[in-house]
Amino acid sequence: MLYTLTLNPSIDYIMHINDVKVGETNYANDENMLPGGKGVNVSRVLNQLGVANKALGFIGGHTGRFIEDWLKKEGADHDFISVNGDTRINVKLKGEAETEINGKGPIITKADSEKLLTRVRQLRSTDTIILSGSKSRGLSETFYNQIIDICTEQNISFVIDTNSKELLDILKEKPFLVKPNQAELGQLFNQSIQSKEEAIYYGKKLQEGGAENVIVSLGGDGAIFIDQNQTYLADSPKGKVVNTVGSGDSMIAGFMAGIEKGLTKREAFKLSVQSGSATAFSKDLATKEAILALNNQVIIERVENHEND
Ligand SMILES: Nc1ncnc2c1ncn2[C@@H]1O[C@H](COP(=O)(O)OP(=O)(O)O)[C@@H](O)[C@H]1O
Ligand SMILES: O=P(O)(O)OC[C@H]1O[C@](O)(COP(=O)(O)O)[C@@H](O)[C@@H]1O
Repeated sequence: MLYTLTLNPSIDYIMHINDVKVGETNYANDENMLPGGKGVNVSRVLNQLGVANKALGFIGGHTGRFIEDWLKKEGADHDFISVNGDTRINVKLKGEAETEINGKGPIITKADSEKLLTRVRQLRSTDTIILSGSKSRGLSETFYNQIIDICTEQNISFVIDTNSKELLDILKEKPFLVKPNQAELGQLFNQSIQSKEEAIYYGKKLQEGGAENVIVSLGGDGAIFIDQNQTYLADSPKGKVVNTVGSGDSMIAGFMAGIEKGLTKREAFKLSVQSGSATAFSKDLATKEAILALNNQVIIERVENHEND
């Protein structure tokens, strides 16, 4: 069974606006409110793809109820820990450029963080947990490490999507998948990554450091997949970009759905790119139909075979 963990979920308040003028009153052309937070997004797309999963994390207040109600309406399973304080609202301004203002979210007490660790201890060695997004206030800096220690002790497979440098240290615990985007990969190595060759070079360092599978997403320029044996490259399908919020999360869902369904890694990577781009072309996260509609538009090219490295 797959689990997702979102320590700091959000309502994503998406406002479409032509031009934001700082210091003035601005009016949106259109707006919508969606459940958000990286693991919540992964869960919703897994659900679209028909893969059983449960969303874990901390949720609070009327904003938290909005997320729970939405997931319930979609039939997405969840088991959040209720906390005091309101789940955050993240404002996404979609204009010529995309500007995001993410909230801080509630402060998590020691008692609630212990409850979550207890919940993770209940997972079994056949389970995989997808750890995504920033940590809430109140949690220790090493909270992900504490969860990963439980995973290691209990032989639970984990995926981690965090843009913090702790990722480099976590690699030795052998995550099943990591998925930095181009900028995040650069930040990990204090580099500005300018080409696919550079992205492959640094992506390989994550694989060599211990990650079983690495996807480096390159926005509209596609994505790279690296494991011990192969490096694959995919271009992004072309389409009208509506809202890229959650594209990266959708990629993780697509890859993990492919693995759960017994696809090859090449096919799972293809489903991952389809899922990311289908979300970029949608107002909300991608539906199954939108993902499958891109089936003929993603070509996977093998750029390296390192079986004999
Ligand atoms: N402009 C775009 N056109 C087509 N697909 C896109 C576009 N932007 C993002 N995507 C899809 O979403 C994936 C993830 O996007 P990216 O911006 O790299 O990740 P993140 O959302 O984590 O920052 C890309 O690999 C691609 O499949
Ligand atoms: O936990 P963080 O890093 O603040 O990110 C939260 C934000 O990331 C998202 O999950 C989107 O992530 P991606 O666009 O990287 O897929 C939003 O739903 C949410 O507002």
